[in-house]
Amino acid sequence: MEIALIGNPNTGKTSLFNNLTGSYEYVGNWSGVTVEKKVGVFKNNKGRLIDLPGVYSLNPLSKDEGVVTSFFLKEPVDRLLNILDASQLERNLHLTLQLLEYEKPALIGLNMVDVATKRGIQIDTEKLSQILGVPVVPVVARSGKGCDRLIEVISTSSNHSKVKRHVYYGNAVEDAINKIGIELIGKTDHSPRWLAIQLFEGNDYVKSYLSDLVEAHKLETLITQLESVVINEYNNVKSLANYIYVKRKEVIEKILKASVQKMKTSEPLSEKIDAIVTNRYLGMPIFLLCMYLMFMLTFDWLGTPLSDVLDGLLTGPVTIGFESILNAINASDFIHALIIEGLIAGVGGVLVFVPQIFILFFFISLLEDSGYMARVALVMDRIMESVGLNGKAFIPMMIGFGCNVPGIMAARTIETPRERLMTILLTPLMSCSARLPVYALFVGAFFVGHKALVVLSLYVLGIVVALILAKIFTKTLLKSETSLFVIELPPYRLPQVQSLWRSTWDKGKGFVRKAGTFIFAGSVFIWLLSYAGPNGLKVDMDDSFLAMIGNLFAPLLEPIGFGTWQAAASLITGFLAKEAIISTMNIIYFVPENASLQGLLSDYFTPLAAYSFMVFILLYIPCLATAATIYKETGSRKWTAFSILYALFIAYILCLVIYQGGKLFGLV
Ligand SMILES: Nc1nc2c(ncn2[C@@H]2O[C@H](COP(=O)(O)OP(=O)(O)OP(=O)(O)O)[C@@H](O)[C@H]2O)c(=O)[nH]1
Ligand SMILES: [Mg+2]
Repeated sequence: MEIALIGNPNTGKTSLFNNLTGSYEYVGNWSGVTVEKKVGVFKNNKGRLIDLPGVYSLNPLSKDEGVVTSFFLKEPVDRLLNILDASQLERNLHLTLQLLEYEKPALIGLNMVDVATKRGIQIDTEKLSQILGVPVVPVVARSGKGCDRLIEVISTSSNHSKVKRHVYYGNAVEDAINKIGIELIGKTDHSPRWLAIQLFEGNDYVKSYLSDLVEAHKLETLITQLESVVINEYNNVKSLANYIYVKRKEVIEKILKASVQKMKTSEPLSEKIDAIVTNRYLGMPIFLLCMYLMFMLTFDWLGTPLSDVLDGLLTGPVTIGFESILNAINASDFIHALIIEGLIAGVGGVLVFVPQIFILFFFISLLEDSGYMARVALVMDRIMESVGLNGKAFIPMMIGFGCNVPGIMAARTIETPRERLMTILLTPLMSCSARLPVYALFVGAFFVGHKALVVLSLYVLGIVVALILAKIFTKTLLKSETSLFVIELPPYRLPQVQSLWRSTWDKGKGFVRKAGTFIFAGSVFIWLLSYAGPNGLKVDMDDSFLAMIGNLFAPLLEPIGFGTWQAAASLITGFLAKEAIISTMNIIYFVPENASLQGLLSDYFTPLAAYSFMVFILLYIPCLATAATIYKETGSRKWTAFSILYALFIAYILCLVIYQGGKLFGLV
């Protein structure tokens, strides 16, 4: 048994999917969280459940919506599970009617009944089920309420559809549907009625599907004639697609009248909050203040003290413990150095930042789940528009603060290819969590009194550079008009502790896992390079292979403030993963016991050079995983190479300005 979850964006499909399959896919309170198909197995092992991106209709506008239409056309599925947001039935039912026209067995999960009840909306599910001719099960996907019943209905209801026509589109359209039906006899497994109606709505995917089965000009003539008939007949109808929409709307109104009772209407608190946080003048300062608080918590109040505790454990008991084990088993010098100076320094040096990373992820999850993120997109819209993008492009960028990879994936929800490409190219400039350890180390060493402010300045710099580049790209490489900005403002939702923790953990575990695998292997390799040189093993580090490689690039970095082989070598490993920068530095600047890396850094960097170094790390190159994602999403080697090269160029120029300019102004 295979069941597909379909519904409008942000109606809780993925929440339900997670609940029914026990998986943990990305959930968030805005439209367009899920951007690709995900398959899971029901907890009772009775079949597979497929999660899809949310769509308002089967006529796709953007790439993630296209996933759903292709799915409908290409992949046979036994049954559809249509998820409706009970508090937004009127809008949700447009899709439901299209799904019922698809004439596959379907059932409805009426989600968010908790929200609906709170807003005084009462739905007679029996009645609704009776009218629509399919089972309707009320659920609360977030808490799992009603899920058992849903499973029960899924396994007991029949796998055969009872075709029930809900919308009668009028004689002219119905005739045309029949004509197409005759053409399609024996040629397709899909419902001809569904194909015809989708075609009339202007669905390009269906059009190209049909073009293999029916002569294109026949369809064209049919549509043109039909369109003129309906426009002539109804004077408030603008197009055939619009006519179909209107007809569905009439039916929906009837359905609602028979099955829904509404007590209250508006939701004043949400509007009051919006009036403040999206205010023309206050919106931006509020957003910056939120970020500032986040960094205060990460670097001053909570994160750093916790990291210090971890660091103490690592350089103290953990190292001592390993030392005594190594001594007890009479380990060779090589093994001893590999474990203490390579692995503990390299992997431990990254793990120390776990508390800070988790605090950051907690904040990002809060941003995502509360509904504030969509508001920030709205606040940014005015600026984004002036550089040829729109506010929606800011959502992938904000997700990029956690990790650039999902950020770039999130750009699939952007409708126009040009803006999507631009967002993909610019998202790597957002400071991801892997860059955070570098900041933590350097602000701790050089900017003790202003840690949060300095880090905030880096994040803002990333955004500003992205905006300036967007403007430049719009004027040169990617010319065209900005598209219309349409964004859903989701209702504010008080995030649940449990789901917040799960999404924080889900993001954070990647960091921990990477430390245990990639950074582990990397640390061994880097350490070997630092341990061996042309003259054999156990060389002075300045004569190691690592120093040789670093020295190749060091002169280039001299003008921007950090022309040492150590900095160069760290930057090279940073292309593999940004966390590797920290582990490399820990290995290179290995300091036994009491002395700290932070203290040592001041021998190699001035504060100005340190700032320049952080800016370089912020901008210089997308990491390997990000570059691979850019390639996957753009399908173009040229743009992938471009994304790497332009970033290097911009980083260098900007650091040159910062370092040389700073020196001119007498900064050190
Ligand atoms: N109050 C309430 N909130 C819910 C319920 N189900 C989901 N949510 C919240 O609704 C938001 C959207 O949930 P998702 O599961 O990501 O929705 P989706 O339909 O997969 O969204 P897209 O992937 O964007 O189409 C999240 O903030 C959930 O925590 C529910 O039954 N009640
Ligand atoms: Mg989803």
